[in-house]
Amino acid sequence: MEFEDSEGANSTSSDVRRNQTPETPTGRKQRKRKLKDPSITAEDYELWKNYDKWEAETKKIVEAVLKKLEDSNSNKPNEEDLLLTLKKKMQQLKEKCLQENIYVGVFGQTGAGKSTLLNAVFKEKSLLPTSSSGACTSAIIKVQSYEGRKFKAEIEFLSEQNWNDELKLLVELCGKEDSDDEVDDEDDMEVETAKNKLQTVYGSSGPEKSYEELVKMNIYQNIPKSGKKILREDNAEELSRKLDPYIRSQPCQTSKIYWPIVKSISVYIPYCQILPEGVVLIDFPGLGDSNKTRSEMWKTNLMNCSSVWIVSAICRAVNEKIVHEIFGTSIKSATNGGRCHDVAFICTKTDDIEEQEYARDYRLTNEEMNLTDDNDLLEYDGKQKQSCIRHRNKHVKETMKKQYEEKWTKLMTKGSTQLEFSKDDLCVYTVSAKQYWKLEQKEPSNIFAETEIPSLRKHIIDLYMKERKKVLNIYVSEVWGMLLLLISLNQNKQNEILKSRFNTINKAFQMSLEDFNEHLEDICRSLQDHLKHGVREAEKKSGQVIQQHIEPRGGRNYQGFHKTLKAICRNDGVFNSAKFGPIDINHDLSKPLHQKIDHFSDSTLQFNKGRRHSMEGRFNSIKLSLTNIIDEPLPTKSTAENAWVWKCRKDFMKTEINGLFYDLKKQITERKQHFYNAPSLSVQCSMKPAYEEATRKKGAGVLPFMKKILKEHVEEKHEEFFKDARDNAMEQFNDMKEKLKKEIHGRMTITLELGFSQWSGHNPLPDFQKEFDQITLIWNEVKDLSDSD
Ligand SMILES: Nc1nc2c(ncn2[C@@H]2O[C@H](COP(=O)(O)OP(=O)(O)OP(=O)(O)O)[C@@H](O)[C@H]2O)c(=O)[nH]1
Repeated sequence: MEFEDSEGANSTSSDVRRNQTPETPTGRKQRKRKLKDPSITAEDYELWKNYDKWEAETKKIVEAVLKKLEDSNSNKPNEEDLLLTLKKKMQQLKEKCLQENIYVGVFGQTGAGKSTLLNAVFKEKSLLPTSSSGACTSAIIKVQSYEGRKFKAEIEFLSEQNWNDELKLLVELCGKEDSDDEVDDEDDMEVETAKNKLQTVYGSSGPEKSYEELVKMNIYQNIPKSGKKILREDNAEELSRKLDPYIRSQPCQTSKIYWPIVKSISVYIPYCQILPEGVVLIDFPGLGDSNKTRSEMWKTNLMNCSSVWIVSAICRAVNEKIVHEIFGTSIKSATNGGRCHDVAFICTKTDDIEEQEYARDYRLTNEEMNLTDDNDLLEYDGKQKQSCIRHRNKHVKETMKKQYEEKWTKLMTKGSTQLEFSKDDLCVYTVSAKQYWKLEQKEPSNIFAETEIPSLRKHIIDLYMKERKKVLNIYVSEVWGMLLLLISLNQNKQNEILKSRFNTINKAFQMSLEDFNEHLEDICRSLQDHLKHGVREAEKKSGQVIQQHIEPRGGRNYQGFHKTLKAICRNDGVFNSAKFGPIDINHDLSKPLHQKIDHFSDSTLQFNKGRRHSMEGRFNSIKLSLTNIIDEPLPTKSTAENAWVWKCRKDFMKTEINGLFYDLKKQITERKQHFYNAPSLSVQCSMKPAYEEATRKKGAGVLPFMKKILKEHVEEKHEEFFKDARDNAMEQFNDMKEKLKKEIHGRMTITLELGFSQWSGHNPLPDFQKEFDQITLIWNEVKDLSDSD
């Protein structure tokens, strides 16, 4: 196998933020967006343009203010310190990233139509390779628009070490040495997948070679040193053709194929008139994968998804097991520190229908199908098909909505889970990519009635607009608050209000801090209690859990099981099996701890419900008590000028407090993941010696040996390793707690310092009136939008 030269040595990661897209040279005027998609309403489009405009103008104001501050000097120590703090604040505002990527995860069984769907959503018929022949997407593919000129793909390869680790597993799966049973490898999906990978990378004789022989073939000699390859093409078809060997697992392809050693692929669409830059759709492979890195990527990428799309062909959607499984996983991700806020069920291939059969099954009369004897035969057939499609779309939509709403309610009433999204955030869409492309050319105005591809775009746009509005509101308010402070600084000499209010507000600030710290300590103790119970339960259940994993699945005598177990051990307890789906011994052993963390988190770390004891409730009450103190009426004797200065300071402090709590929420969401993952990572670490020992076992009768090793390890060590798991989770939580304390203390201290600062006036401060007037105009517009919600 040979590889083409790479030009990726200096390439940026696929997760690059929009502000830093490599093909957007700094200083170059950004191309104007020309959105032509009718699924975006004129109001949305207008709003979107305004968001861009307000964001750019606010950043410009920040830069101008920073420049003025940098040009100012003072040799008086108190002025110098204040100037430094002001510059630091403005610098932070300048650097603040306002458009973090929004990820939409697209899941579904192989062949469900995910790639075809993404092509239709992006209105690029031939972008992602699709297949009718059973070949499937093997790596995670991220698709997004960007401001470059060409269609681009960044292909990231697995590291050589990572591939060699997987290679050992693949060789073992194909090997004969452990085959003391009569299993026919042809029937074993695990072995089939392994053989396919080895043949793809090392040729047809690959599966017969030893690990050492395969390593000697040194396939990495031709892989770019950067581990990345970039493709750039003028059109989507050409890019797709070149991408194909990196994406698809197609057993009898003749050209060079690279997919087994590809870690992930990012595809960039230029001049995209459909979706905004920064919205990333992720096509998750539909098949199991034995590669550890790719499995981990699967998990982390899912955690980052704001929206999850579960795709299945309409004829199977209602009963498909995988749809239920992915729904369960998305909910788990949403609660376990993930960001998922809505789930959409997408039923594809709605055009694929046997209309006569369908009409018979559902006893549809001609009247119901709007058919008359006058219709000629052709029109009759077409109308019948269309009526049946519409009938099925409606029926499946209603059934699925009901089914998943019930599932959702069950989860809620069981009290085991509190979700960040509500029942209304579960949507069902019925789509036909085939129909979409047909109508797109001939009758674009009919697209809306026949397929919900445009509604899916609207779904994304809504998500995007909601996020931008939130971020922009906080940002503009913070800049406005800073300018209020700056224009009031020159006029506060001898301001008796500042002097008199400082003590009261400082006291309130300090009390809030103490309250919050106490609350954090309380919830820390509560987590400790929860985990204590979790450890006890985990200890009790550990024997049963390991037994379930080491016995052939479902009690059936599955003869090839020793290979699956070997694969699980070689992957440290985690294996995405082609036959059984995802297996995670570590998570299952530590499940009681995870459940306790869930329970704890439901009552303390949720943000969508302002219950008094939740984090949101706490934040709201601190904000309210501080705002009330800040807003307390002034003594009547204050001069108009002093009252004006005080009003500026009050608004400054309030915007700062708002911004602080917004950032804290974001930080908690990000850090939550670490302590959520801690128990299973810790158990994995404790189980590692057993996995390694089991992996080393070879030869006849290997299965009983492996089982014995795993079972005995759990029996002997379970007390120790669940306590370690508890300690690790606590350590992660304490780390989050200390960082939160530090952040809230640091930022509130600066807010107070600035809110009551005095410019002694030895040197003049620059005039910021122009910038203040500019930001006030923007703030009024942004504020109006939020107020109208
Ligand atoms: N009739 C019809 N066929 C479709 C539609 N969408 C997809 N298909 C076909 O379904 C097959 C599989 O589609 P893909 O998009 O490759 O499926 P996938 O889910 O990406 O599959 P993996 O790559 O294996 O994960 C292809 O033959 C598509 O042409 C549709 O709306 N109507």
